[in-house]
Amino acid sequence: MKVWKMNGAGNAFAIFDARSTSFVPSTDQVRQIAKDMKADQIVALERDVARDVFMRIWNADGTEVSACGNATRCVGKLLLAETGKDRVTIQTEADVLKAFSADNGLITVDMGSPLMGWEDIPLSEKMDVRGVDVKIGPIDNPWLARPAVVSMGNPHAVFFVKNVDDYDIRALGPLVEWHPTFPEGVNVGFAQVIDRQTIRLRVWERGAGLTKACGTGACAALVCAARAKLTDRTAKLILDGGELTIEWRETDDRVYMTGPVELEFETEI
Ligand SMILES: N[C@@H](CCC[C@H](N)C(=O)O)C(=O)O
Repeated sequence: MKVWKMNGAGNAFAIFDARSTSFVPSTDQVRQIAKDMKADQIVALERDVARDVFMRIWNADGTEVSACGNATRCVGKLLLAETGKDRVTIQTEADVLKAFSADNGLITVDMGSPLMGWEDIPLSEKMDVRGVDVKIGPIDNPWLARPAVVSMGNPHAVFFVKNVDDYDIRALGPLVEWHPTFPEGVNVGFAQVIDRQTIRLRVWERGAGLTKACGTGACAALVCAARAKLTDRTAKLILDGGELTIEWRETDDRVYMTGPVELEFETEI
């Protein structure tokens, strides 16, 4: 079986080609692979009758998840090269995603439409998704009281803060990740709006911790920022591992993510 070690803007993946050999790792095996290969997520490519591939995703803690934006761009890069097509379709548990090449070797993925209903995220009860009540950290810090929430096929909470570097994300992230407001847990973004076209973002990922980049997290931050009229509908997201351009298109409500992808090495097991 072929295995690729790749990253998308620093978000690290071990991708297993399970199209002709079955790959059904146990939770412990996923954890071990993630540790050995220094991966934030493990991905299996499986055959799909209608799409170019079915993509199964596990977080480093062994939990299976339905969406991963940066891994979708990595898989897109592999399949575009392999098939010679202009665009490829990737089936995930959450949606059918399309990937295509952009300028300068970058890869774009159409991530579909954001879901805004409280049941879609999901939240434990009906709340205003523009600012849910979580109150972590010192109570007099208004920045940590009400994150905006959205689903990009997976749940995201985004705190808009004055300066991202003022926050200890390794300490705060876990407090929100399994807060009772989020029955399925949540990915936790800390976003600093620099100007209407630029956001600095760090993400504590559910099941993976602080990563160098989170694709769905970047989409979520842009959608929440544009929904609150803090930014335009297209912005550059500056993450620890690189930059992503996110466009939330007005015409079709879909979110397009463009950014770098790197093949670190490939091997066979
Ligand atoms: N790295 C990802 C997101 C992976 C899944 C996430 N941790 C979750 O539990 O939903 C991305 O690039 O989107």
